[in-house]
Amino acid sequence: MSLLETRNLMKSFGGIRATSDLSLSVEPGELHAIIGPNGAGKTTLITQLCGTQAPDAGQVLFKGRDITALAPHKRARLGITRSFQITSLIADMTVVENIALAVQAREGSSFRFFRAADSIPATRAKAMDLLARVGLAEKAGMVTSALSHGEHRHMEIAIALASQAELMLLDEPMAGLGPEESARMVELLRGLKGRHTIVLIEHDMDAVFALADRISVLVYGTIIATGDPASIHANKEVEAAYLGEETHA
Ligand SMILES: Nc1ncnc2c1ncn2[C@@H]1O[C@H](COP(=O)(O)OP(=O)(O)OP(=O)(O)O)[C@@H](O)[C@H]1O
Repeated sequence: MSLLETRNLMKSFGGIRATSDLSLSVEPGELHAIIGPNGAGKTTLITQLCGTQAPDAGQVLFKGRDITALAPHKRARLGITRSFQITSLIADMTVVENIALAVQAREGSSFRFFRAADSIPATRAKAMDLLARVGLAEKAGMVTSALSHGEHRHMEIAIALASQAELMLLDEPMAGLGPEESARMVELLRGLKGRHTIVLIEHDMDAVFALADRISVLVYGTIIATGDPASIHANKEVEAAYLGEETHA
């Protein structure tokens, strides 16, 4: 059974069809990239997967269960986490405090709210483990605002990992990163592959082709092709969709 499935999703804004009869399946453990020209409907799709926007028609299924009408926080509880478009970092807290808060949120220990999250040894230890996984252990004690944009993005991954999500929806993790920071993010995501199911929305084609098990190409709200990187690379319809965009760039 697919971990996530959409069936004939439809979403319009006025006269614009942002999602048009979109059917997609994401298999357990795969890194499935969604690519497409600007305005193709990638973000609109993600919002319907995480529940912040409701489709006009169609269904979203998670492990075979229809979650189309489920609120975002309930989807999060089922194991669906979205990262990046909405930042959840608190700038004047230390790096480890931010991650410890996410660990604490996952463990539902809100009764400890008035105690600093990282003062609880088990929580702090988990937060430190997560920081080590994203390569930020040495920055644990620094104030978050002192870190670079790329490091903030690594922190976002640590927060997504803290939620122990079964399905991570990553919305443009490379946006705004320089070449070196992008390369580090690619390595980090490569390390997560197989252990987590990931839906990756990304404009950086080098990153997409380096990481994806499968790629779905979205054009005018609908998927025109799904396949492994080699088959997408060789697909004439996909090339035509991107050539159109490059001429405008
Ligand atoms: N809230 C909204 N109101 C009106 N139109 C919208 C809204 N959200 C998206 N759209 C339109 O729907 C279409 C798809 O937008 P969406 O942001 O999902 O595309 P995208 O593939 O994520 O684009 P980009 O790559 O530029 O981020 C676009 O034409 C956009 O203008």
